[in-house]
This record gives sequence, C-alpha cells and structure tokens, in this order.
Amino acid sequence: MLDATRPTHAPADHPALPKSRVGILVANLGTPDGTDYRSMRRYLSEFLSDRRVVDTNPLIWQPILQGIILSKRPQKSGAAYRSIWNEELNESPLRTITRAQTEALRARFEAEHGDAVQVEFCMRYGNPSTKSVVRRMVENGCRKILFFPLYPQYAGATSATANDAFFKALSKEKWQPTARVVDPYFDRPDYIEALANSVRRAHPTPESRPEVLVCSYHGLPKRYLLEGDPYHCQCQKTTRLLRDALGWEETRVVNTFQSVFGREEWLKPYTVEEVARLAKEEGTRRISVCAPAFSADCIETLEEINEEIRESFEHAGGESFTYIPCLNEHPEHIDMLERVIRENLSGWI
Ligand SMILES: C=CC1=C(C)c2cc3[nH]c(cc4nc(cc5[nH]c(cc1n2)c(C)c5CCC(=O)O)C(CCC(=O)O)=C4C)c(C)c3C=C
Ligand SMILES: [Fe+2]
Ligand SMILES: [Fe+2]
Repeated sequence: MLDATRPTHAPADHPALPKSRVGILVANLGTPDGTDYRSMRRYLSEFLSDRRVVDTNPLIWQPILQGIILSKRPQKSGAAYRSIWNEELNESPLRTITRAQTEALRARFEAEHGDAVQVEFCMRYGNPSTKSVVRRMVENGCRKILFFPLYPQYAGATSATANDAFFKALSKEKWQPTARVVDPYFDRPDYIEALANSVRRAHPTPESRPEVLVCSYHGLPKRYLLEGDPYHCQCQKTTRLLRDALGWEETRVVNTFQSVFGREEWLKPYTVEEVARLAKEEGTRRISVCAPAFSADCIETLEEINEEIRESFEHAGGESFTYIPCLNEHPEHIDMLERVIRENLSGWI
C-alpha cells in the first residue's frame, strides 16, 4: 500500500488509510499465460463460457464447449499463438503492447500529476485479471477510477463484457470507488486521422498505394446485429470516415469481417473469402489490409490476417499483400488515447 497513514482520531487498531488517488484503468480482451494445452484450455474456457461472447444456453453450450471444442481448439490455437509469441517476455503480443501503451500513458500523466494518478491495465480473460488490478488500485487509494476498454467500436462481446467485469470487481469492494466508463471512439476525428496516417506511412507515394485497401474487423454472429448490437454500423462508419480522410474512391476501400467461429452465419463479407474474390474475380493484384477494430496487434492480426488471409489472397492469384499494423504504441495513438482520457477525467484532476 502506498503512503498509508492512520487518521488522528483513530484507535490503535484502526486501519491505515492510503492517500486518495485517481485511477485510470485500460482494458483489453485477454491472453493465455502460455501456449501449452492447459494454459490455452483455461483461457479459451473462460473466454468461450462468457455469455456475452457465446449466448447459447449453458445447458446446451457447456457440454459442446468442454467436450468437443476444448478437446481440439487448445492445440490448434496454441500452435497459432506459438508462431507470434513474445519469447523474451514469455507472453502474447497483446499483453506486451497493452503494457507498452499503459507505460506511455503513465509517463504522461505522472509527469503532470505525480502519484496522484495511477495508470494500470487489465485483461477481461486471463492475466492481469480485472478483479486483481481493481483490488490493487483500491488498496493504493484510488477513490475514483476511469475504466477504458480499448475497443474503438462497441460490441456486447468486447466493451460490455469488459465493463461487466469491472463492475463485478467493484461490487466486491467494501469502500467502492466512484467509477466512470469511457465511450467507444469509432468516429473520433483523431482516431480516424491516426488510422489514415498509418495507411499513409505504409504507402507514402501514390505509386505505392494498393488497388484496394481492405478494412478487416473482427466478426460477430449476424444474429447479434439483428438483436441490437451496434458493432456492425460502427465498423461501417469507421471505414467510411477513413475513406473520406484518405480521399480515395469508394470502391478502393472495402469493409470486411474476419475470425468466424462455429456454424452460425457471421457478419459478411468474410475477409478470407473477399480477398480471394478480389484476386480471382476482379483481377486485383495489390491489396493492403488494416484492422481498425484492434487497438493492439494480436493473434487475430499477426496470425490470421498476416498469415491465413495473406495466403488466401496469394493462392487466388494476388501478388502483393501489405499488412498495415495496428496503432499499438505509436505516439499519435497514445496522444489520442491521452486526449480521450483527459476529456473523461473532467472535474476529477
Ligand atoms: C466465439 C465467439 C467470438 C466472438 C463473438 C468474438 C468477438 C470479438 N473478439 C474480438 C477481439 C479479439 N478476439 C481475439 C481472440 C479470439 N476470439 C475468439 C472468439 C470470439 N471473438 C477466440 C476463440 C479467440 C482466441 C483465439 C482463437 O482461438 O482463435 C483477440 C486476440 C487475443 C490475443 O491474445 O491475441 C482479440 C483482440 C472483438 C473485437 C470481437 C467483437 C467485436
Ligand atoms: Fe474474438
Ligand atoms: Fe449496420
């Protein structure tokens, strides 16, 4: 506990109270602790048992998940994670990048506010868990916490479940801090500009531009859209604003969805099919793919896009495939996140 003191009125057994602080807690999806079968199974079981992610009745879903899916998927996903694993830190890139983003934000807030502000990160699934980080922040005197799920577009399966975990963690606290939650930021001009600049960095001259820029978003069952989830519309809007910012013609920037899971229909077009169609049916030879729904590179971008989807395009006759990295810890991204945080801290610091 940081700088805890016992109040002057206190009896001898009164607990010491830490100095009051403002907490900033950024959250991302999650990560297995290792690529072995047991770590992968634990992670996937926690993830796929979340009813915000798979909303099938658990009486039907759990036997399928525990008996069928988790007998094979941990090996398959473990192999995919191994191909992108950060061996030096023994962790997934998502955790490495989320930590780097947090450290960059911490440096900026601490430079101005010292230890009156505490900046931390947590994961919805796996470690560091939301519950453990909230506990530590409260112990350190965070009487106010701003919770920031790092998803530009809202989805029940991401933003809402991260918020649920945060509020659940707060529900365990005797002295619950005051809480605020940050909105999705899919149409913020500074987010769009940061995305546009990432495309410009990859293609600095008109000649180096691709014939088509594919904006590939993580998918979702189509039924979730029909039942009221706004993710689909927010993705379309991000793509439209990015196209406007780049000033490219309409047909040159397309919106697709990746990472289909299970038998149900997901949001379409599927990236893996669309890139093959572009090569085969449209004769497109040069494409670039960016992933605006991911604030950090992860298995879905480094392995699925840059390996599987690349292969699909090349196999169908495509010649040049450029993957444009996520905004990660680029200073322009950190500037944008810092601005979002400052706006949401209004009146707190
Ligand atoms: C089964 C249903 C899934 C839904 C619905 C879903 C939505 C969703 N996910 C992200 C972001 C990420 N997903 C990631 C990994 C991942 N996603 C699913 C399944 C669903 N996601 C699985 C099973 C996995 C694990 C990998 C695998 O086995 O294929 C990740 C990467 C995590 C990492 O450590 O790298 C992210 C990020 C969004 C944005 C979203 C809905 C909008
Ligand atoms: Fe996912
Ligand atoms: Fe829509």
